[in-house]
Amino acid sequence: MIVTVTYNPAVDQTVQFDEPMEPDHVMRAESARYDAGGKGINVAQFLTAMDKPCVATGLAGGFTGRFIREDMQSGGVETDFTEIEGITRLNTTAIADDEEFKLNLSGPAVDRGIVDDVLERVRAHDPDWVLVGGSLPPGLEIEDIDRIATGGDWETIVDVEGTILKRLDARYSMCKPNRHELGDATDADVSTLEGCARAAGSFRDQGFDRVLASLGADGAVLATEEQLLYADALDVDVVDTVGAGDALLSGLLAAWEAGESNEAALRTGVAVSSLLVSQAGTGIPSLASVESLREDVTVQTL
Ligand SMILES: Nc1ncnc2c1ncn2[C@@H]1O[C@H](COP(=O)(O)OP(=O)(O)O)[C@@H](O)[C@H]1O
Ligand SMILES: O=P(O)(O)OC[C@H]1O[C@](O)(COP(=O)(O)O)[C@@H](O)[C@@H]1O
Repeated sequence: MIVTVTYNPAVDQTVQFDEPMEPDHVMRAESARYDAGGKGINVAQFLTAMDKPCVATGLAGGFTGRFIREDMQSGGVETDFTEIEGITRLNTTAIADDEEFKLNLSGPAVDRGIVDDVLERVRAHDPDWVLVGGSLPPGLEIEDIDRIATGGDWETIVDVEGTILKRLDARYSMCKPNRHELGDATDADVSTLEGCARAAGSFRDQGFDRVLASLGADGAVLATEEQLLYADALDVDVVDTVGAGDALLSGLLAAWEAGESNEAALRTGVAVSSLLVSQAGTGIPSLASVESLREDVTVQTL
């Protein structure tokens, strides 16, 4: 069973405009959509949609925190959040004339003592896997990620920005940097696929059993002790890419949970992320076509 930890969740607001973004001009949109978001929260929602047992933990507060709890519970996702005094952030994605603008807040300040409560909740669910994902709200430190990884007898996956990844001390089962984060974490040249694959492979030595590097429209690389695999992205009509990395990771974890190979897991991850980028926002895409879509994904050994 997987428990996710999101220290800094968000309500994801997605707004689409029919014109380019312009300064000093009132931009008007017909509607907006609101999704419970944040890396661990997205993964918990996608895994639940794929019938994989999962609980979302982390910090939530205020009216946005209430929205996240209610939205997830109405979608059948098990939650066990620690209540905070501040108001959970609202992150906005504006899509204007095919350009994507991501406006993320730092989040409400929290006291580090609250991590004890999060850890207790994680332990209570006796997970096999724990995913710690997303940014840290003001008040928390990098050690608060390591505390989760060393807090019990489980395997930990981490999805945080590159500058944080390279400062973690604990041992992790996997990390999931995107291209930019992989560059920040390794200081390597990630401008080519070969450079990314090399960087992902060698970053394993920094305390990660596996590295799943997502490369946007260029696909994804999975580096394990035995294999270096590359999967092409699928050619789909992209609406926005927010949540794409979370969808990739969820598909991969769901396939591993089902006992599938690394190749099959990478295929499933790419299929789920392709469905996610084809819709607006970070809501759960219709997953009925994952099975057929994953047959279209090419995986090669590098
Ligand atoms: N423009 C795109 N076209 C097709 N697939 C995409 C595109 N952007 C992302 N994806 C899919 O989503 C996955 C994760 O995307 P990426 O942008 O690297 O993650 P993150 O959201 O963490 O930055 C990719 O590996 C790919 O399968
Ligand atoms: O915690 P951060 O790094 O600000 O990211 C939070 C945002 O990332 C998301 O989890 C999406 O992440 P990905 O695009 O990396 O999959 C959004 O739901 C959320 O608003």
